[in-house]
Amino acid sequence: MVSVKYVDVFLAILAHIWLRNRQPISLRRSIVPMGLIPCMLAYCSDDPGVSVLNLYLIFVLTLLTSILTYRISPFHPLAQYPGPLLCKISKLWTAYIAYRGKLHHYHRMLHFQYGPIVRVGPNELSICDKDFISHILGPTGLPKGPLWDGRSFSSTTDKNNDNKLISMKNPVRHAQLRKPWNQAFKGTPLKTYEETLINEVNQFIGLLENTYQTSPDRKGRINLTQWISYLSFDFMGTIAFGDSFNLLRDGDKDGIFKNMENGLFWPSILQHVPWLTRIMHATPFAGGSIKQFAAFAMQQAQRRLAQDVQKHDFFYFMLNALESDSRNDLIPFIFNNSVLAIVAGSDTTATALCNIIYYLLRYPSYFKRLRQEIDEVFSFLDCAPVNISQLPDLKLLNAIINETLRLQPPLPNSLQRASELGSQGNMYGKTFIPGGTAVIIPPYTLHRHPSYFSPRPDEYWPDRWLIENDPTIILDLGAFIPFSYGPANCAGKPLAMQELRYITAVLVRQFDITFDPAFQPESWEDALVDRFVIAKGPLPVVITPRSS
Ligand code: HEM
Repeated sequence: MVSVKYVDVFLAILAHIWLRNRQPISLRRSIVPMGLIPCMLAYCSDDPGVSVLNLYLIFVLTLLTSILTYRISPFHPLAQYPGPLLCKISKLWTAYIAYRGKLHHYHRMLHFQYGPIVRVGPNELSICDKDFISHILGPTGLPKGPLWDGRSFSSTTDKNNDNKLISMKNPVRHAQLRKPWNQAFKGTPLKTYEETLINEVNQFIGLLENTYQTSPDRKGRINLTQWISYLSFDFMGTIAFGDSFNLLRDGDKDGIFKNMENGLFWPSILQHVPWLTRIMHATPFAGGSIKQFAAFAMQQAQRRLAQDVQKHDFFYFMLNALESDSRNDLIPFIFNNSVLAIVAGSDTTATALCNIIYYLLRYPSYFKRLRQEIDEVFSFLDCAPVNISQLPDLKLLNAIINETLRLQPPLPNSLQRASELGSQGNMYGKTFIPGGTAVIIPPYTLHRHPSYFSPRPDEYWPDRWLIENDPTIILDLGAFIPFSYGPANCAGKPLAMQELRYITAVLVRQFDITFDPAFQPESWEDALVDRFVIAKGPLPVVITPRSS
């Protein structure tokens, strides 16, 4: 009779084949049933020399050996692609690098070493070649990849998953969910948000002036990171829920902002190993911050629903754009979209704004030139108001924003897509990408690649966007993707650009700003870490109202 140990080994190999073909992330449907196999074998066996522990050890070791051998074997579909051994073996390695917050630097280094296509995970490629951008992210590209399973703030069984734009893999459903977003961020709606933006920025300016007035030495010392984060969070609150979160006024007294930032920490790591996210969801005390943030967002959604439907905020336009048969279940719809608007729209914009100001202070000649450009259009002496609709015409302002988004894209690395598991795969020119492979397009690496941005791709040089007809300058707009590309690109880009232009123009026009003398500017870039959105260190500055 065949020993039960051999049966155990055989079943472990079968379990690997099953896992490989399905890649399940649900605990209930994968780890738990597999965990029962050794138990059942021990129960059925009458061999006294075999214990459950024995069978568990054999099962787990065989399973791991089978997985690892296959991943580094020449039979793996990605075997032809170069990459470090640890990446080929397990995404746990990537999760570890992500934990340190510099995955975008690591991937850039891998592209230097291995070329434009690198195997960065057992089933994942990173492609730093602009010709692939439209193939992967474009209208006929691939659906969203497995990272989104791990970024989710709720369990896979959540019945709302079918309403979530950000993690929607089905392209047809994604297009349906995306439609109201596209309507809510163009033309008349966008114009309507201008008033909200102006009011929020006026409050911000008032607070800065007040800090200056009340400082004993007439030097307004502030941590710009915190204030700009509060400003953009308050603004998104007003846009999404019709009322500001009042962080600028009251500070983060209820810990909302802190909960959102802390809540993104684990998803930014576990997104690389989505099955671990399920363990986190199943653990009662884990993910507390994000659960509190979600509860807060739900409260706000309910409050907004109880209010005047005619209030012209984001929801007014979203609801108007919504097909009538989708209106049955408004709370989940509002909840999903408002959480998304806040998470996707506040920290990204704050990161870009902080970086814009940081570079302007590091390179004061650009600060001076920008102020000149703004003054020429909106006379400071005559107190002419900054007109938002004229800002897209300010060439240097736009060059400064682009150069900042080039060097420090707020989503630096993980634009991920993947074809369905078991699908045929795709041929792009001479490159074959097997079905089920996740593909990352890395903006940070593309934006600093000398084939696309040259000379001095690592240097801050906004003039590269202004100089025309100079054959020595390469500026390849096809490789510039801070807002991604294609049908799942940034839905809020028009609003974000409006915010970046207006807040930068107003700050530069109204205030003299310098780094706090105690601050080491070189430390700023080191402190930027990728936590799905970029987490930032303090940016201590001294501000003085210009008129004084
Ligand atoms: C400087 C500011 C911003 C940057 C750099 C940025 C960047 C991005 C990027 C790169 C993506 C695409 C991710 C992918 O392709 O997988 C994205 C998606 C998205 N962004 Fe933004 N974003 C910004 C601001 C905003 C704002 C203000 C909003 C709106 C309130 C917003 C809403 C969204 C939404 C809803 C998506 C998901 C789109 C979809 O799946 O169809 N973003 N953003």
